Amino acid sequence: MEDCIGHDNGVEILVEINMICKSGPMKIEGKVAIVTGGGQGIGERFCIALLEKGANVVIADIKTRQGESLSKQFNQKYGLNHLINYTKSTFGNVDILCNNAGVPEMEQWEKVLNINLNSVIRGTKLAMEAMSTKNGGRGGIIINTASMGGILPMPSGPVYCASKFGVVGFSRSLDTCYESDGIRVNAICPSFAPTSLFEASIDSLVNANQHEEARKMKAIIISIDQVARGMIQLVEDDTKNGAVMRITAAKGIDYQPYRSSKL
Ligand SMILES: NC(=O)C1=CN([C@@H]2O[C@H](COP(=O)(O)OP(=O)(O)OC[C@H]3O[C@@H](n4cnc5c(N)ncnc54)[C@H](O)[C@@H]3O)[C@@H](O)[C@H]2O)C=CC1
Ligand SMILES: CCCCC/C=C\C=C\C(=O)C/C=C\C/C=C\CCCC(=O)O
Repeated sequence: MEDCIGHDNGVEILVEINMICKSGPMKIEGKVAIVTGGGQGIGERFCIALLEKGANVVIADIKTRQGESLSKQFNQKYGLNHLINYTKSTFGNVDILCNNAGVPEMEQWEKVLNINLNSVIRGTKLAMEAMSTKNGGRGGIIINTASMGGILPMPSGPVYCASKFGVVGFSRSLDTCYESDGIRVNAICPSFAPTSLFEASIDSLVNANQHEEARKMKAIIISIDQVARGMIQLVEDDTKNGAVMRITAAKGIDYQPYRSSKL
């Protein structure tokens, strides 16, 4: 089954929704989670962390073969009895949405904004309709993967940085939805983590002779496990609605201080 979470210059980016996995008991047990960009990297680790807590996880990724192969592995490991394709009706039951899919800085800068920001907004709006207690839903949590580049400037990736500042501002602005709709919204801001996206960016810096920049990035690397731990912390802790979580080599998991957003 295909659905669309992004547009690239008017061309729809079709996302194959690969599977639903089921696993054993815990606090998040039985909840339905959707992880965009769940086919590899941080998203894959999010899926594993949620499965280990007993959630049912839908992987939404444009790399469908990756998603299918992962779903097979997960099904073996976590004891899935059956495979259920994602449908709009499944979305009706969603409890946790991780808007995580993203791309690095590239020449087609509109694509960066479309995937990194517009798709987060679109996904959030769709999930909110389905989750809202106002519409008879049971509430939920939306975690938007931003970046430390959503808090600090990134001279080597200005459009990427703008997209992530957008995700942070958008997520923070929805902190009133908990009271009105029963939906918590958070942004999670990892520093550099060893994934394909990161490696590709290091390669382009090296190719552009920006060795010093590449060296600095590699020196402050965090693990994708840390990012997944942060995500689980946000899902389980209902006192952190609206907060912007940082994950850095220097301080581990903490929160970005902001003055109150209330007028
Ligand atoms: N790796 C890093 O250093 C950091 C990454 N991030 C963010 O974390 C998120 C995940 O990135 P990584 O795991 O590092 O990258 P990755 O490249 O390893 O994984 C990204 C996944 O998103 C998927 N994807 C891309 N466009 C899509 C679309 N239109 N629809 C559905 N899926 C799509 C890709 O197929 C891929 O499986 C991104 O939003 C990224 O900006 C944030 C901070 C640091
Ligand atoms: C060259 C542009 C690369 C863009 C994509 C590659 C990797 C993405 C990583 C991020 O999302 C950015 C993470 C951090 C950048 C911002 C500040 C770095 C300092 C953070 C710290 O104190 O650890």
